Amino acid sequence: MTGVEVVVHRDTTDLNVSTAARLAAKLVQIQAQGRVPRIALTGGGSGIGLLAELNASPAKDDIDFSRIEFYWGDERFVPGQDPERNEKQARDALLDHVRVDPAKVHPMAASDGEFGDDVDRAAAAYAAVVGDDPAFDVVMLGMGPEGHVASIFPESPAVFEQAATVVAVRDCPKPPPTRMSLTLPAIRRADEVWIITGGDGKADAVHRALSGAGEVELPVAGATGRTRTLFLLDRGSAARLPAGQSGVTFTA
Ligand SMILES: O=C1O[C@H](COP(=O)(O)O)[C@@H](O)[C@H](O)[C@H]1O
Repeated sequence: MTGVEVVVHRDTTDLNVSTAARLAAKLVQIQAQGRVPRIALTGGGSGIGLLAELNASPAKDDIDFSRIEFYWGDERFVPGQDPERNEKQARDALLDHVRVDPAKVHPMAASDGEFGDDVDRAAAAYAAVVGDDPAFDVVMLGMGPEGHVASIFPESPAVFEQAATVVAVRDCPKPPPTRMSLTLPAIRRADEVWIITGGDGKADAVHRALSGAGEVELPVAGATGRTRTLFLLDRGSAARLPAGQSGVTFTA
C-alpha cells in the first residue's frame, strides 16, 4: 500500500476517543458544505468503541444526525436482536441516543427479516440500497489479526469478487459463519477509508499491509480510499511498523 497515512495513539482508549473526534469533525465539515454525509460503520472493538465515545462527547452536539446516511460495511447474518449484530451494537452505542432520520439508517438485513434465512437475497437487496457507485464519504473498517476487513477474509470467495458491491459470506472462519459484506471494489469507491485497529495482536497484519502484502492473502491491503487511506492505530498495533514507513504521526 502506498500513499497511506498512519496515526499512532497512546492506547486503545485514546484511539477510540480521537477517532470519535475525527469522525465528528468530518461530519461537521461535510454538513457545513451543505451535503449529507454517507458513512459506512464497522463492527468490532474499536468500531463500536468509537461510537460510544462519540455518544459521550460534547462534540456530538455539533452534528445534525438527522442529516447523515448511515450504512454498514458488513453484518453478521443473525436475528435482529442478537447481540452479535453490528447494527444492534451501533444502535446501543450511539444511534439510539441521537436524533437520526430512520429513513437514512440502512442496516443490512437480519436472518429473521424480510428475506428470512436467504443471505444471497439479503446481500442482493443491500447492493440495491448502496447503489452501483456507493461513493461513501468515509468507510470505517476494523481489522482482524489475520488482516480481514468488513467480512472479507483471506483467500475467501469475497476477496476475489470484482463485480458486486455486496456479497453473501458463508463458512466465515470467525463466528458467526454467515455474513454479508461490502466488497473491496465497493470500499475503494469511498472518498476516505479509515482502518481503525488497536492491540498488539494486530501488529503483524499492520506490518504486512504496509510492507506490500497482496489483498488475497491480506484483505486490508486492498482497502484504499480514492483520496485518503488512513491507518488509525495504537502503540500495540503499531509495534511492527515497517522501518522507514513514511507519513506516520504519533499523537502522544
Ligand atoms: O467480525 C468482525 O470483525 C472485524 C474486526 O473486529 P475487531 O474486534 O478485531 O476490531 C470488524 O471490523 C467487523 O465489522 C466485524 O464484523
